[in-house]
Amino acid sequence: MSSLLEKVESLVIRKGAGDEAEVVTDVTDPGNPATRTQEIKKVEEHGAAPIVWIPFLNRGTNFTPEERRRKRLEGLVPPAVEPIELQAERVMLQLHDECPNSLAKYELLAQLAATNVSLLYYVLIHNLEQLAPIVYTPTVGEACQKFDRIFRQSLGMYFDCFNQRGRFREIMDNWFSHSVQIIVVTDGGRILGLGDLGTNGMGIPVGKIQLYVGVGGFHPEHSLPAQLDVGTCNEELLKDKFYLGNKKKRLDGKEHMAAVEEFCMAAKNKWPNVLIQFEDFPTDKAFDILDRMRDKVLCFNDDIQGTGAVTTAGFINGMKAQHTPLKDARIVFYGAGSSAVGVATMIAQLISKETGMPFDEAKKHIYMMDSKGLITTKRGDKLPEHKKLMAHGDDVPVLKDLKDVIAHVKPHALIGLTGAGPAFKKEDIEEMLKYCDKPLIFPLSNPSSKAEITAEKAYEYAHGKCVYASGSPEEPVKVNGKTVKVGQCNNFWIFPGVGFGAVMSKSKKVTDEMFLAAARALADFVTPEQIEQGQLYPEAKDLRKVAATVATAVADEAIKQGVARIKRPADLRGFIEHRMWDPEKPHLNATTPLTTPMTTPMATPQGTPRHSMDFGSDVKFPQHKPMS
Ligand SMILES: NC(=O)C1=CN([C@@H]2O[C@H](COP(=O)(O)OP(=O)(O)OC[C@H]3O[C@@H](n4cnc5c(N)ncnc54)[C@H](O)[C@@H]3O)[C@@H](O)[C@H]2O)C=CC1
Ligand SMILES: CC(=O)C(=O)O
Ligand SMILES: [Mg+2]
Repeated sequence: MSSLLEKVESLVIRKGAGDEAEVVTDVTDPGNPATRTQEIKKVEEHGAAPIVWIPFLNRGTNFTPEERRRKRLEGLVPPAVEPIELQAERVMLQLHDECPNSLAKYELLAQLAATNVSLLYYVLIHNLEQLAPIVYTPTVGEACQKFDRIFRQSLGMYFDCFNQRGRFREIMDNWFSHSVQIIVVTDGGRILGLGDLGTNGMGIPVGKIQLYVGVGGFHPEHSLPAQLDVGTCNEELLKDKFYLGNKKKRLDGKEHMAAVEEFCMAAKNKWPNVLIQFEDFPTDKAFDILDRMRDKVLCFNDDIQGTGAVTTAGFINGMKAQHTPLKDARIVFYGAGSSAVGVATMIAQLISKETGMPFDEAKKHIYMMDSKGLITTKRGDKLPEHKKLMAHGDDVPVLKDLKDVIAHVKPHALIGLTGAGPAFKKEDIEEMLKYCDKPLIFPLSNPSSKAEITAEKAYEYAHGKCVYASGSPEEPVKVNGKTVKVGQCNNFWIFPGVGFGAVMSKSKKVTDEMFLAAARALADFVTPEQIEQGQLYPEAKDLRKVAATVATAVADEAIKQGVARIKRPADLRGFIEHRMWDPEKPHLNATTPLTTPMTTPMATPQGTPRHSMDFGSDVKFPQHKPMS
């Protein structure tokens, strides 16, 4: 089956043959609309244009002379015929020599996304370590803050929840692709640690989709960044004349949920096998949305579940580096929002599974703090549902200060997910060292300005004796005279592979077990020698390889659990890799139909899952009352 774009391409080629072109009046009068040719009128009506103006088809100077003749591109591109390597070299040269800062690099890559998609991904895939920090955190954070100022070309879809409710399905028909497999959607309510950025949040779905393609292997044509415009309570944006969304206060409660639900059901109706990733929804909505939608559409929440898996992987390796048995591990969370609760839940699941202790016992190893201090049911305030799950009771005193909490808990790991900026002080790290030789210190808030500590300070305060990773990338640091690469604990290790594995296995849902399989696969990617040296995560240059590994593990788990709708291929890894889109072969791989025949769900999973889990219904993510 050829892709829609291939069909468009052939349509454009036929039109390009000139048989329908007819000059209707005096072409020397450009001001007269009637001077336009019938063909251009058709282009305006139907959206077809010379393929050098269609970013998903354009290859610029890479078109061969034969293609230029056949596609009637002669005269539309410069005479030079260039291999994609040379085109990429030009982009990289411009990035290095002409872009004064990271935001300028972001803008250059955004321009490429709007003009030559294959080249964008060629450049990205071949320079992942260098460019992930541009299209993604930390630069994407700055880009979102200034999104309405730097805006040129829309790279996704907007759904206006004030003026278009009831019409989302119809509006989806305006998207060019009939076969969207992955959507990243936000309402802009909590963009990284930068708060409510309204429709400026669109930079996040765009960045995540670029990793879904460049890392995960989805075809660009199968991928859609989406923004729900539910308004904003950001006063600066409400006053900003360039702001691109409705200048209205955010929708809340039932109205908000109804808009999200309409979006999800419309997407499922339009693209029945699509996977929806919820991204950067505010915590007071994130859990409810996941609860409500997870059985209705194929979906997951990246901040809760993706972050859960990536941090669990680092935790597994961190405890190995310390030689701390999981049954003894104690963890302090600084922050108790969607991401922290997602991580805490998954780590408790892991401890429960690995040690055999009940989940309710395992969760006692976890101590969570919010802006009011250590979370207990006895603290005297009304806890929201998501904080109740991990709250301690009478077993802990009322403590407000991080150092006091560390002194009480004597933790092996300190995980920061507040979005509040520098908060881990020298005295906190020194306190940790009293109880643990090599404490795990994870300041995971993004972007870099919101991290709880830097690598330089953490290693300095710990005298080089800690295992460390941060949410955003950091430059290497000197530790006891040696240069050490800084690990990155970011859900970008997880979501591309989880999404690809789930979609390629035609999974009916994305289960908690699939996320745990992803976490283990990521942890196993790091060698025991690397772990011993304190390296808990792979290097960003290996993102694509890791995604293939994670996708394979996720598909494997889906097949074992009986939620996949493919038969197990003889070579599952090969099956996954073969489907990963490659910009050097733009029309191959993921666009080709799956060769493994569809089956009805298997009655019994094949074999016993390596990490089979039955946590029981009491240990799922916090349940909320359904909307009445
Ligand atoms: N590294 C990664 O892969 C990921 C990182 N994050 C980052 O995590 C951060 C938080 O995200 P969410 O959990 O969704 O946000 P959230 O707003 O739901 O949660 C923030 C939590 O931190 C607490 N908090 C805020 N200031 C505090 C302070 N000064 N002291 C103690 N507690 C404080 C709040 O009470 C709340 O419990 C963001 O910066 C985000 O970028 C989120 C997802 C993935
Ligand atoms: C990485 C990510 O998803 C966040 O900071 O929200
Ligand atoms: Mg996020």
